[in-house]
Amino acid sequence: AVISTLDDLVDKSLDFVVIGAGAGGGVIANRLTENPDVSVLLIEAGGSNEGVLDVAAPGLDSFLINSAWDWNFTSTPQIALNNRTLAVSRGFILGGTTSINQMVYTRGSSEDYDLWANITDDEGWSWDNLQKYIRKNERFTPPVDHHNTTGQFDPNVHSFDGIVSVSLQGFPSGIDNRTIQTTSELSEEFPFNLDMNSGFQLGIGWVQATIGDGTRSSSAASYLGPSFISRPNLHVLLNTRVLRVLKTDHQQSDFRSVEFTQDAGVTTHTITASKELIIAAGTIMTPHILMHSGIGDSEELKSLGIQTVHHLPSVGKNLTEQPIVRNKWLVNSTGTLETIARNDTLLAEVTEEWERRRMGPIVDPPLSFIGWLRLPENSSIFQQVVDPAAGPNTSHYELIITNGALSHPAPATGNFLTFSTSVSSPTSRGSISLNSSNPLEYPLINFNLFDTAFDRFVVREAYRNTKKFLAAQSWDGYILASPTNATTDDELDEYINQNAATENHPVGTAAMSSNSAAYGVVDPDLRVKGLVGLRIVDASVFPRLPAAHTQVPVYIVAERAADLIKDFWGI
Ligand SMILES: Cc1cc2nc3c(=O)[nH]c(=O)nc-3n(C[C@H](O)[C@H](O)[C@H](O)COP(=O)(O)OP(=O)(O)OC[C@H]3O[C@@H](n4cnc5c(N)ncnc54)[C@H](O)[C@@H]3O)c2cc1C
Repeated sequence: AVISTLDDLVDKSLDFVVIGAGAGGGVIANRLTENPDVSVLLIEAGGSNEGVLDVAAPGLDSFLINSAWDWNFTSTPQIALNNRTLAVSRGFILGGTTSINQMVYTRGSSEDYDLWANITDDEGWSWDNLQKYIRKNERFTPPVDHHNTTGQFDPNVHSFDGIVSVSLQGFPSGIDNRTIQTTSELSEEFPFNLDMNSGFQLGIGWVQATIGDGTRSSSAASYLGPSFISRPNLHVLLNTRVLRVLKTDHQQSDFRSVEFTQDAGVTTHTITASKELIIAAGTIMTPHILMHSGIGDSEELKSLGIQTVHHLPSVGKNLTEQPIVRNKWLVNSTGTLETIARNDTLLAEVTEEWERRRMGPIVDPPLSFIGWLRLPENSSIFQQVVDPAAGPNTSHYELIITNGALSHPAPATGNFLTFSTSVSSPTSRGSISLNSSNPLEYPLINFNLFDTAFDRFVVREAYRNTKKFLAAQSWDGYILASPTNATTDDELDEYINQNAATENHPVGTAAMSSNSAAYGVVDPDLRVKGLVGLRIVDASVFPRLPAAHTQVPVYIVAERAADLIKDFWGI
């Protein structure tokens, strides 16, 4: 149940304390409390998701960016992008970033997970061995308009009895036919893929999204839904910021205590788990909490006046993100989302339709199709670098095809096809570091985007390929103007420098590695290396970024982590 303060807890002896109620934390809190004898305290910095319209209605998702439900971080100036700083969104609400994300359901390629198994020396992380966790997570449901979905997904690779609802588009978008036609017209270069979640991701296919009954299925709505959050052995403390994890009494390496505040640091409180502390604060805040606790690179900590308790130099390193350019093509149509975005009456009407019947254009996020594609094998870049994709069936770049945008502020004029291009297997690495010894201050987030020639090459080629895609006959008469006149590498680079952003998929800052590796933050069982009682379960543990949107990989990791914890404690 939700509690307001620790005083609400009659029995303060807790088996587990989980920090952060996002994708990872929601799964752990749910699975551990399946056993009524196990008690869990879940601490979340943000507030409740109950009754927040923009969270629940999938098509209103872009209104959540920079809202009260967003941590609203900002990156450091990105050298390769004319020193621009970038907005960094993360969910500040029950459900974490799954309550504010775009809901796209992608697992990545089978090779992504087989690479994890390889890196960690643990076959448990391989695609085949993770299937049972994929199935525990997913509950495929029919789209709200009940259209015939034959040929839009492969039921054989989906689960119909998991927890998070997943569905296909429930309201047709004006570009569906043109997109599908292009995949047959240009089938060599842009093949149709019936189901990008089968393990073989390459090609273009229909978007699957974490939606049920036209409503967002976040970790708050699913794993922490009413029947679970009301469990007497699950205690959820909202609006509570964790500052540090602490050594438990005299035990040198035993970290099972947590320090938190509910009044911006005016008063602090401490609670100790009898079994484990699980940090699930996400890629940005997990290393932040570790470093403020004295767990990190001793030289870096010393320079900030933080006493090192455990020297672990990989904390905060290996930050990996997918850079994206949202290319807007002016189109000859009024049937795009901009028409709704700039007309308050129309927006009120579609919102009312959603509230009354769960129908209409906002039952879906704005994306209709996604493509996962590779550079040709003879690309000149491969003379300089080894192919960084997890394998020959894993993409280098992603295309996201959207029938305009329902955003604030809406463009004053014009209707658009947003055809985003992003690097799905990026090779640049950045870091999370501290600005000061005050745990209430935000960390420094340096993605180091486009540090490598490979990432830049990919995003240029991806843009050039969108032009080929839109030159297909199916788009005749539809496109009025391109987002840029740039054609040469230099011109494209300037366009990229002015327009690239992050895809909001940062991972890897507390990466897992094999037991014998000299680098890494957690072992293959997600325990912090060299410590007792402390585990990490969120996107920060990814050793490599899968060619995917990241919520499903976190769910998969967390489902396995729950079993690892249960096995370890025999519960
Ligand atoms: C705008 C946007 C769109 C996205 N779209 C998609 C998409 O379409 N598909 C997809 O797969 N992925 C998407 N993602 C990414 C995906 O949602 C994340 O990868 C995923 O939610 C990460 O899970 P996590 O458990 O690591 O962290 P989170 O879900 O972020 O959870 C971390 C939780 O910890 C809490 N927390 C942090 N610090 C503290 C602290 N000190 N004390 C207490 N609590 C704390 C946070 O408030 C948060 O609730 C998107 C992300 C964004 C921002």
